[in-house]
Amino acid sequence: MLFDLPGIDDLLDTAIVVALPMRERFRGISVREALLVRGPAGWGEFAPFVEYDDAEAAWWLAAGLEAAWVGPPPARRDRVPVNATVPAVPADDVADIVARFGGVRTAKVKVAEPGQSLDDDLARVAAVRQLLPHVRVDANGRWTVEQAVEAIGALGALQYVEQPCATIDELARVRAAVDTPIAADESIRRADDPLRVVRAGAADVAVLKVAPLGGMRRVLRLAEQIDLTVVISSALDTAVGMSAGVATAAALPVTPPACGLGTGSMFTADVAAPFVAVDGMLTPRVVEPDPVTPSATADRRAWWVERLRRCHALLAHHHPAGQGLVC
Ligand SMILES: O=C(O)CCC(=O)c1ccccc1C(=O)O
Ligand SMILES: [Mg+2]
Repeated sequence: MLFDLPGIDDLLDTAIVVALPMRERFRGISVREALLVRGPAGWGEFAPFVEYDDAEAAWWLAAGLEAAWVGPPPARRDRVPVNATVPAVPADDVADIVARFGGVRTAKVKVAEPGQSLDDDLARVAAVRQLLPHVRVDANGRWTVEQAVEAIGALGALQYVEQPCATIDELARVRAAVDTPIAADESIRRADDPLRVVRAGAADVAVLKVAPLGGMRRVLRLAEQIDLTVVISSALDTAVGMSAGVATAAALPVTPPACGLGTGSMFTADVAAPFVAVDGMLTPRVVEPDPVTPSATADRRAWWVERLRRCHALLAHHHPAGQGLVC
């Protein structure tokens, strides 16, 4: 470890649990909960999605502790480009959503939403194209190879398709069948070995997320080990977690393409002034939660504290995320 694992009582001394309402449902949730802790280097976020098990959630805790106990790596630039994130909304709602993202020129559009059709995706993407020059889509692994090839053919020019199918083998087959670049997200952040998809030659772009991958320095290390284009993206982070994502994008050796770090615009309230792009760019900064941040209910707080205890115990006992933030 870069620092000694703090005791659980040190974490509980400063822990706050927040609940941020969302403007639109996104990946099935309408309220984003997070536990925040303060350490000697500032605030850190622990906000694994509620359905994740403890072994996966422990990586997110390592990332939050790195932020609070070590702080950000040295910056190489003071602005990072971001994309608008367009949820699986009706095409008529696209203009209002894109307008919230502060002068961006790139959008990432969610597609393949359960219960929707390819026509819904085509209409949504067409509406985005009328507004912005660069479009990428994210299927979150929900297409079969055949569906992906058909959809990619129908969608027209895209910067890339993020996680068209669930498995590495399927990504490789889609990549062989189309000219559109393929980006890997879940195949990196939810894999035992985040680089397997890269070694398999199954992707052109690596989407790297600080919290699920165990921290800023581990993401920078992964980025060093691959020669794909790297995009840093949020995990629907509060402004505290976003600060770590923006710092990581600012510390990469080369300026990344538009990053998925604009999702602060998707909350109706954040823990501090949200990261909102100006001319499509975000500036790294330190974030302290405001005292007025919307708190979670007492029973949700108790749930998060128990989860924190369990993940802390994992980090203390042989979990790979605890063996070093740069493992
Ligand atoms: O990349 C972006 O534009 C925003 C982040 C995003 O889409 C996301 C946020 C939370 C969980 C999953 C995802 C995803 O990329 O699938
Ligand atoms: Mg994704």
